Amino acid sequence: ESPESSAVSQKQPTTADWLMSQTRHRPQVAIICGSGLGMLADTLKCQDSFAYSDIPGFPQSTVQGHAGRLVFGELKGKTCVCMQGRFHMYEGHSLCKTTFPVRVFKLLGVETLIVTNAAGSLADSLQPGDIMIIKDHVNFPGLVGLNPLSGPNDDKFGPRFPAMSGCYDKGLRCLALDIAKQLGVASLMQEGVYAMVGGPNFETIAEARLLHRLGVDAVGMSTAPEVVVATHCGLRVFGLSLITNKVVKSYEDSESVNHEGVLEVGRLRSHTVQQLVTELISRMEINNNNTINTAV
Ligand SMILES: O=P(O)(O)O[C@@H]1C[C@H](O)[C@@H](CO)O1
Ligand code: HPA
Repeated sequence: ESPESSAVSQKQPTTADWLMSQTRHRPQVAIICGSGLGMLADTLKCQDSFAYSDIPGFPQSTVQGHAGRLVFGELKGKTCVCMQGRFHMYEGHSLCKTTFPVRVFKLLGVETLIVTNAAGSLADSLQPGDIMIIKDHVNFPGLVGLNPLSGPNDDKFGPRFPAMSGCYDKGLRCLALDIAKQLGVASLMQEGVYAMVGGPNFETIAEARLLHRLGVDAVGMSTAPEVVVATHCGLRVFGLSLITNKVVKSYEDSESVNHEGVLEVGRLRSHTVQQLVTELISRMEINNNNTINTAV
């Protein structure tokens, strides 16, 4: 992956420069929308939007429920950029491509990254429609060396061996729980551990039982690589999993999960997720000193 990661990282400044020449927005917050959660972009005011296919260097979305648009705009006094559609490893993208936008966001001056995803629940306390605040993750591809930071380290972005403890900001997690109470949706929300698996197939029953025993609360096919790259370059991260299904853990259970059902729960909960993210952005503090010098 090294030659490719170098080629990909050379494109990021070009992409960032192109975007800055096309929009006057200078985002402080970036949002990555999970499956069925693209409506988060609709809340942005004074929008400038770009199809991924029109942005130099940008990968393309191939998954239903991921529109493939980058939307800039204002939300409650903060400038935001929103990815309507993310990139997954199972689409055939290398990990440095799936995380390409995160470094572009850093180059645009973004300070805080909000990641959202659709996930299946393993914890008995999490039901479809619930919203899990991600407290920590298990990056299964990362544990076996499939890591977007593999290859030569780009010291401009961060250190060779970045710490990942505390990668989901505690202050933002507390703020989100507070907001949930205010909005009257606290009963839908709890913190938990997200695990990324490679996909695209959903889990076997034996895999589901294994994940449950390991202490995983929700499982999905994204997010962890984005968070690794964001933490490496010093972005503050907040993550939400919308629980779209229970992962089947019993051989007696005849139900099975499908992507349509995942998207449907996204549609049903879109308003609540939107309210939470809007309030969080409104109430978060921004430092505004997050630019890095890429002129070597
Ligand atoms: O982009 P996310 O992680 O929300 O997408 C989840 C995982 C798969 O891509 C898909 C399965 O329905 O939804
Ligand atoms: N497993 C993996 N990814 C998912 C699931 C699941 O059950 N639901 C939504 N994304």
